Amino acid sequence: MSRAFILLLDSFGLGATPDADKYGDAAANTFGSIAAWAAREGRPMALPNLEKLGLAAAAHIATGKWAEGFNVRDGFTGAYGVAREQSTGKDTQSGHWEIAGVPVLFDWGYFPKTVPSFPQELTDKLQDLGKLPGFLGNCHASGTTIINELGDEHVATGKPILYTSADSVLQIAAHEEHFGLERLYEICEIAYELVKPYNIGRVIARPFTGANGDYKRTANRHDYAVPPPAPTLLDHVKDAGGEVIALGKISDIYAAKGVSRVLKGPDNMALFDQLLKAQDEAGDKSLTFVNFVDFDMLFGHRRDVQGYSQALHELDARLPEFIAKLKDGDMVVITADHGCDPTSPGSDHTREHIPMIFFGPAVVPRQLGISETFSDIGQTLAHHLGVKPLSNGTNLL
Ligand SMILES: O=P(O)(O)O[C@H]1O[C@H](CO)[C@@H](O)[C@H]1O
Ligand SMILES: [Mn+2]
Ligand SMILES: [Mn+2]
Repeated sequence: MSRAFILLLDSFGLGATPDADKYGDAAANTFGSIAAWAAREGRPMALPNLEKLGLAAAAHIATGKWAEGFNVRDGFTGAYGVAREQSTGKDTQSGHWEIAGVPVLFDWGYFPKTVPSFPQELTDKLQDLGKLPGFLGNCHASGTTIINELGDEHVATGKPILYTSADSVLQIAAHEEHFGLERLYEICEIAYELVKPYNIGRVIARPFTGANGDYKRTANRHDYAVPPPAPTLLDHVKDAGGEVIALGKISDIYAAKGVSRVLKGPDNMALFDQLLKAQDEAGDKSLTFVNFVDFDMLFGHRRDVQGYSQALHELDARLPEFIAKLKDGDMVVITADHGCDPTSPGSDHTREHIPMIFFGPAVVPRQLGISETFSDIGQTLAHHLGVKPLSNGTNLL
């Protein structure tokens, strides 16, 4: 029996790649910056389980430096390395698809950092088809900031808040009760069709609630993502008769392609519980794929260093539960999709190496070095599962 598990820590980069300067990210290092911050605070990080698997050693491959507070130099139990991205984007879809064997070799469309950010032809059509009184925002923004800036006006006028980021996204925020959740979803479905000529990766519904300048997003976010342009590891596993268990936002990211079953959870720890459940249920040739989104959504984009650090400690503390239940023939990889250094300026992702830490009963510990594509991860798992090889990437084990 062979099974594969991908534990993806959304935005957990291990240091800038050689091309990071093109993205304004030459100094970015999500892991290293958090570790340095913690050491300065007098409370060095301690991630003993990740460290033993080879996390800090992988980061050392990427940067030539040891993250502060990490002192283990040998005796690692994982096969560890880092990977650089072949896709030009530093967004979630590019990262995930490339891991699964499909790098994004075309250019996504992006909306410019101007106000208005969206082409008038697009907003005119959306206003018409959605029977809307107009829009607020129409700019680059942090989602949690803009709802508090424009929430009162949105409630008073019924105009949805349109915004974007350095990613290929059009996001629409609206009040769940005043505007209505179903209406927001309908507007997003219309927008999903309208952005097609602009090559945009995702339209995201961002419902929120609250009153009088104090607004909070709800869990009813919904992503309308374009599907990957070619079959991914998920399709290869499913086509070979294996179950693909998608946890958290994985199914949305692959537009449900190649997904057999979806398990959701409101936060990282609930997703960890779901991972343990999937671990009990997954059968031969299965792929269990979890995205721990809090790192990115709650801490990376919000530039919350302490929150990011704490979330890493929480995940590390739970890893032994998962490791204790591994069976012969299980292969696990801990990885990420891009960086989001909480000490970088702005609120966007950062172009970084991602961790590639394989472990499990069948994995012989060793140093893997630097991969030139994230697809080496998917190809290694495809090989392990005995499913059709991916068209991109090299088997590492
Ligand atoms: O600031 P918020 O709304 O969280 O937006 C973030 O979430 C989007 C999708 O993950 C990214 O493109 C980034 O802009
Ligand atoms: Mn991401
Ligand atoms: Mn993000």
